[in-house]
Amino acid sequence: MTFDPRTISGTPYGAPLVPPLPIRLRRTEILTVVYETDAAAADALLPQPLELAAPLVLVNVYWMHDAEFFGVYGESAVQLPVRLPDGAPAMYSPFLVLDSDAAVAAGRELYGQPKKAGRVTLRPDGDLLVGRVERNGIDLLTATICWKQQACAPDLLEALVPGSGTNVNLRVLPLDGADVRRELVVRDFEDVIVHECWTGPATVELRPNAQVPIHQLPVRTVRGATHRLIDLTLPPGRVIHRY
Ligand SMILES: CC(=O)CC(=O)O
Repeated sequence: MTFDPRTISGTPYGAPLVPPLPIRLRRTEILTVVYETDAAAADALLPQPLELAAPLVLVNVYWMHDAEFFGVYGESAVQLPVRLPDGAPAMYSPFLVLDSDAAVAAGRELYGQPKKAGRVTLRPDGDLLVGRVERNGIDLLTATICWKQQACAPDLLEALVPGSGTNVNLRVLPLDGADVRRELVVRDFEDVIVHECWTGPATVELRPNAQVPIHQLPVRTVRGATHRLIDLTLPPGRVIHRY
């Protein structure tokens, strides 16, 4: 007995990785370090018509304590502050490494996020919170912040880098034959509840890996950092520009 493909919402049949959105991510722990980099290096990673808003990089290391559908896992996202075609602030993510196959597939298929598989941890080591990102046996990113030294306002990150809850990516969808559709897709964090927000002295260290060349964004000066525990909803993306 064959089945009717019109009843299937995800591909391939029998091995769905991508959830129907929205999904809720509860107790998402995030270490974010903001650092200054070379404007020309950041610019070179951006698709037109996005414009670099500031020569800053946001390094986010997440520990997902309870993500619907995906489970419990580590994720990382390197982001650049940009202006969308309508002038609104957002973050473009050239590099994301994580250790959930479903979250890799969902980010790539639904939002066009260039997610790749790797190992990510975020844990305290004594009085320091340490985020580690590893792929191909190389520790390509280590971020740290002193453990809960100073409570901060929930919107500290947004004040430092406007648009930090909005992500924009270039999605390229294969169509018939060699035909493709190219579009910019925006994803907002919705219904955010901030349980804890801390700031303090922080560091970022990068190591070259040709598969995830974050080292192309050299660390000049750390401008700020937060350690947050939040709940958020991941909604469907919206197309804001077609090529
Ligand atoms: C929370 C995530 O899944 C990462 C992101 O979309 O920026």
